[in-house]
Amino acid sequence: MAMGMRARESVNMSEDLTQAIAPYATALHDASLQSHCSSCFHRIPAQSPHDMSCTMCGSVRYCCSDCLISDCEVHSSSGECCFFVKHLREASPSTLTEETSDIRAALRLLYSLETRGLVSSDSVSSSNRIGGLSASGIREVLEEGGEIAEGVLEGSLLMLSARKSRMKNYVGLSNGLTIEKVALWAVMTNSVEVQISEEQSLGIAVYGPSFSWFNHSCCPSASYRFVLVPQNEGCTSNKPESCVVPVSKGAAPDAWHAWQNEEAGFAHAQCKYGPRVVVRCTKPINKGDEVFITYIDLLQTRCDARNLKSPHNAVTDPAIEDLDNNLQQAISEYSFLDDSKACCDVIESMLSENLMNDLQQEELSPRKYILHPLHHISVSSFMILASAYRCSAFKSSTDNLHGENCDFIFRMTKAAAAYSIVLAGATHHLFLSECSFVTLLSHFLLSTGQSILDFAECIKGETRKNMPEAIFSFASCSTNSAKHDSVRYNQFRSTCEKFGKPLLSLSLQCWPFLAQGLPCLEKIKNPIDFSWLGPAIFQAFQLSEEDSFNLSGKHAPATLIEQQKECILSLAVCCITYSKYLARSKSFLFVTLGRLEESSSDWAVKIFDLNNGAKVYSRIKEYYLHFAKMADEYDRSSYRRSGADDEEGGYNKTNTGDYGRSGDDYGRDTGLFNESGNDDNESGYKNTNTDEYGSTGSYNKSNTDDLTGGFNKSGTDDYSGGGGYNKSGADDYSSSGGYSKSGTDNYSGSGGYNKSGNNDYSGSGGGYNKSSAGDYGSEYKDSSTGDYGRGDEYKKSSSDDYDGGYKKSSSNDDGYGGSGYSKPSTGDYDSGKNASNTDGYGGSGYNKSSTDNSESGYNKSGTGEYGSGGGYNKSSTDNYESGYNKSGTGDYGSGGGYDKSDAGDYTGGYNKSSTDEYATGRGKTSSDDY
Ligand SMILES: C[S@@+](CC[C@H](N)C(=O)[O-])C[C@H]1O[C@@H](n2cnc3c(N)ncnc32)[C@H](O)[C@@H]1O
Repeated sequence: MAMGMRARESVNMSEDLTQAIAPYATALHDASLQSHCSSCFHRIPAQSPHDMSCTMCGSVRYCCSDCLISDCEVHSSSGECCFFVKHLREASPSTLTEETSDIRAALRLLYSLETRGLVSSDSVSSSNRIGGLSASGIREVLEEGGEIAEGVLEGSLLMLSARKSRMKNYVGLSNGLTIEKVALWAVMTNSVEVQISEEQSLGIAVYGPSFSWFNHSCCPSASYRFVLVPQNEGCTSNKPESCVVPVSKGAAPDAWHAWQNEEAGFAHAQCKYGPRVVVRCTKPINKGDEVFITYIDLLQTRCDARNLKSPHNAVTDPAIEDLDNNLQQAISEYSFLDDSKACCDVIESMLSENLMNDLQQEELSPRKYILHPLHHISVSSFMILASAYRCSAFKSSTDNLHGENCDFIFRMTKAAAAYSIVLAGATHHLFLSECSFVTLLSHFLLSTGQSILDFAECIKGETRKNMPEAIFSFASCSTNSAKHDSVRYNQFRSTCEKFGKPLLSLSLQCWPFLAQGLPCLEKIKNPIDFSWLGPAIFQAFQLSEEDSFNLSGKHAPATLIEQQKECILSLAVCCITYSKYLARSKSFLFVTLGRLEESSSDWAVKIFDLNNGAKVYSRIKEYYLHFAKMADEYDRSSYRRSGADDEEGGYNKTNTGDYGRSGDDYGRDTGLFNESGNDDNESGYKNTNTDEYGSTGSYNKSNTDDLTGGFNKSGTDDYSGGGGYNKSGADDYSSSGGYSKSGTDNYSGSGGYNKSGNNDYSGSGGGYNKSSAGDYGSEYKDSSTGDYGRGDEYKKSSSDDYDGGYKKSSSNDDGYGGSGYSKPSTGDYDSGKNASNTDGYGGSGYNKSSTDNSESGYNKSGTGEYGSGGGYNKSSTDNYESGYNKSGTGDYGSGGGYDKSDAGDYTGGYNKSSTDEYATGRGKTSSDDY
């Protein structure tokens, strides 16, 4: 029996599908326990007058007495407090370094379910669920043995010992399972990394069915974000009720019981302050369609290897895996040595040997496999290079405050800008065929804009501090997210194409100059339009004659002529405006918008005065106005929701006219529609009086309702009983609007869930397992396609940020604008393969999760020796004011990737975050039944 979620009404892109959902249980990562509140997840200010901690264990802290009061019962009664005391007292030094958030979340989950009467041994044994959450695959994992099984066994014993003193009765299950093992496994397969803003993942959270029943797809139709209460209450979703309803294959009374319990708001009551999650669609979704989120890094799923003998086929090959492993190893070694330039050299030499130059020529070569620039190894190399070059420039500029090293800095910032452009171009290319890449694109565009501005600054040869700058604001680009919640998809796409054109032509003009001297990039003929790779690659744009001329490489301007300076700045403006447009129109409300709105509500772009400032300024401003107008036109043609908006067209609702609830959208999708009460006229669906979405639980409908295309009930369906949406085993949702599979998913064939492409859910651990290349079964192999194998390691949270790389914490301005390849501490690809924050790399650099075993590849030492703040540390004297700024406290420490030594720290290096969700497994096992 498998659960999923589907839309109960048609929705346009960028609408919240759920309310802000409260968690069943949360646990901060070990690394955040001292810096953040264990109840609300807010950072505890350095000298907080309200700071308090648990007097028994001293391991958890709270920001205020409300938080302490609301959390103390679960902390102590779940056994977490006891766990800390025992663990710290009895554990061996090596076990102490293991991340404990999974175990603590499982303790809290069990307590929370037990107090609500949602745990019974019978139901857990028979349904492989606990509290409605899937725990499928646990038996197989334990039978197979190996590291994951060991982790579950050891963790459950620690849980048992922590709970013993408080347990009323011991709950044993059949086949040697215990309730602790099941709870721990449920955490491993259902929890998500909580990432707020640009910070590293703070911890994990397990949500009830209303979130945990969303399945995974590589072409997801929704993403999710986290909101903290109470400070961020204003950011929570205004959605009055959920737009999604569960769908199940097979009856599951206990699952429905859990669903009803959650609907009744018990989770909200119990977890008063924990991080809420809101699911938002990223594409238009039809009524009845299943809604998918992604648990994994989308870049890894798209950017495949190419078989030259058969250009249309993606391949995985041992040679490709070796290359990936070597690359990751180089990254970690050089990160360790704090030598970003050496790291760049090694990666570039490996990459340029293997990067495709020209498909036609390569076809003639004896070599069979080659990386094209969109291969995920290439893409991750670009991310690392963009970031490491920036870091190198930054380091050099701070080490040489008097500008002795101008030439070096010039080359470093130029390379950083060039790699950023190709990264933005690659993501843009992917975005054109799959709009789920929108978040990544927005982030990479922003990073690119920032890198180019760094370079522009360097061209001028002065530090930012002393530079006259012109600031103009994007006032007309309002960032009122509510206004943009509902957008016309086609218009959105067409505006994106409009942005694509100047992006292409400006990049082409700058490209020969920027790529010059960089062998890998010289091979890339066009960093935005990859049609030069051959017909298999989607042709995105029509080139003008001028662009074609540039592309032909017939003229390669070696010197930076005035026109190019202007072009470079215009490109920065284009990237930043485009980024802003994407962020706003998608109302991400997380990483990107947060970053753009960082210091003021009116976001400003700094344009630097070049040789003939006034002229350049006015040209750039022209560009700006052009781009802003483009975005604005789009705004005007979007829907308007209230009388206040009427000056700009759209559909106006008058004071006297009653078009339904004040919050109704007008013109969403069809342009002019009225929505009253609970009717939805958009697709002809009428909600009759007798329809009932939720008083007794899930989806109840009357006999006479016809939900054409949506939830059609068959003769054998039974909506009665527990009030949920129960369907009998015989129902088939596959054809007419029921349980619809996504394009790439294949539920047919042998009856189960068949993976598409190179994704493999069938591995040992119930996680999201990648194909051949990565097998975590017995040892950790970091391969090209990524391995989500055991069900809980490769996690990242929804606001993942690939932008820059070597990254510092959000409060600082390091010139990466808080970007960088951010990902949370347990799943960290910072500079390649990452281990969890228990590995001693501080959550950065080369991190692996606690269960990873790197025996065959890169082995980390016992306690790790990268210090607290991650890999690449900067020295204490660095001053990043002119670019990479560190915070006053100089603390990038806890989770950082490419950190500089002493006080400087780029916290989190190559971090990734919430849109990419490796969500603690969230994988499916071979035993899952679809
Ligand atoms: C967070 S749960 C999602 C809800 C789950 N289907 C259920 O029945 O509760 C994660 C588990 O769902 C399954 N799953 C998620 N996405 C899937 C997909 N696209 N196809 C098949 N199984 C999937 C896997 O078993 C995975 O471990």
